[in-house]
Amino acid sequence: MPRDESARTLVVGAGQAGISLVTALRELGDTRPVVLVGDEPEPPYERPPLSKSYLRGEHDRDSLVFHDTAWFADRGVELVTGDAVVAIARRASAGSATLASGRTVAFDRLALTTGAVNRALPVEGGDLAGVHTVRTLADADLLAPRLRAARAVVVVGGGFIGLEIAAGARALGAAVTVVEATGRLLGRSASPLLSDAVHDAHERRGTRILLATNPVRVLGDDGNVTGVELGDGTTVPADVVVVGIGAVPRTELAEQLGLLVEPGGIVVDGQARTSDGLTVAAGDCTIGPNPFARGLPGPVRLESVPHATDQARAAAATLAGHPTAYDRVPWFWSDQADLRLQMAGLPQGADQTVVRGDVAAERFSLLSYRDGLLIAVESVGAPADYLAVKRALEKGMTIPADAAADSSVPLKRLITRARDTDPS
Ligand SMILES: NC(=O)c1ccc[n+]([C@@H]2O[C@H](COP(=O)([O-])OP(=O)(O)OC[C@H]3O[C@@H](n4cnc5c(N)ncnc54)[C@H](O)[C@@H]3O)[C@@H](O)[C@H]2O)c1
Repeated sequence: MPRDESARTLVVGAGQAGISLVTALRELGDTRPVVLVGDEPEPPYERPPLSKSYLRGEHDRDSLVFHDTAWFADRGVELVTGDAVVAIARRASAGSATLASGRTVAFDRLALTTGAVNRALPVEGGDLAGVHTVRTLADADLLAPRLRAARAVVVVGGGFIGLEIAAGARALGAAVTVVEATGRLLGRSASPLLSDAVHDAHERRGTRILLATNPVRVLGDDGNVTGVELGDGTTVPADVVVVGIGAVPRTELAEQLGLLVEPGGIVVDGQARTSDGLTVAAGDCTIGPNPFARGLPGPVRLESVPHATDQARAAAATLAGHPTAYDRVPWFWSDQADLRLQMAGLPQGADQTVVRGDVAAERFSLLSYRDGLLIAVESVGAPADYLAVKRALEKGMTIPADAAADSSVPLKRLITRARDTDPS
């Protein structure tokens, strides 16, 4: 290993993308020293349970942590926790970062895996005790005991965070109201048919859903939340308010480095390279090309664990000197109490949707097509359908729309070459 302190790889951000990138570097045989800096006090840990089972007390903290300290030491990785890179500059392979603690880290290779921060509710009372958001373990530790004791919960935002927490709070016995600003749930990521099905499923479990409205004020008494006031003047009582209104990519360091940044994130290419051609970036902080985003103009921002992991692998390969294209099929999952959503591909831009299975029975799949070709699946309680479509997309294959609705035939038997059905 080089002794030169500056011949180090600096990875800024110790979330899913950061730990995946470091792991991939070592799997690729890259042995150069790495410094991995995270601003949270914990070593890298799994975030998905935080809005699900962790809130119900089904995990202890330690079980979420990916690796113990020996794992890092054995791999020549210095893990710095509870500290943040606050200033950074690089000129070709000579770079230097200053941490909040005052320490300086010299580096020759740099990866930004800085993630995103949750948006705060921009209204009066948004900072009262009892108003929560969930992104970090510390956030979940604050919310979990309050949620278990809550009688009435208002969830602001009908996205993934909001619906996962709403389902959990409902299962714990609270009266739950979801307040969503737009006309449908999961509007950023799901097809309208899935939005409707998820809406009905939550209502069947006793959750109240208010669409096309948003809080104008959070009400409190003696510093504690008592409810929210909506745009139409009505109030919804609550002893806990959970805010899940989206996340903003952390791009400050990329901006300091003069890298190309758009409102959606740090702009990367298909090999996770930023605009300087040297620095790589991966995960929630990035926006980039995706071959499966057929119906979306321009680069896309994907916010999911599979994306962070796969893009981080591409970033590691680029750093290690043998770039490979990041061209994995996007996939997602969301557990909303006993409802399991699985999605592969991106349904935006679909011009046809095939419904397969029984929507009311919560066992169905929605297959999205564009110009006659399969582009995505959204499944509820139908894992075999989800897997079949994911495999088809991975292989560049399709499933004919006219045959897909017949749920007596397994989808995997219908996979065919795209050109066999291409209308052109
Ligand atoms: N299963 C998963 O993949 C999963 C689970 C949890 C969180 N996450 C990620 O965590 C991040 C945050 O999740 P999220 O659910 O907050 O984001 P999101 O963007 O998925 O959903 C936010 C929702 O809030 C609504 N909204 C915005 N402002 C509002 C307002 N003032 N009042 C009411 N509604 C408002 C939006 O219309 C949108 O429906 C995202 O990156 C998300 O992808 C992913």
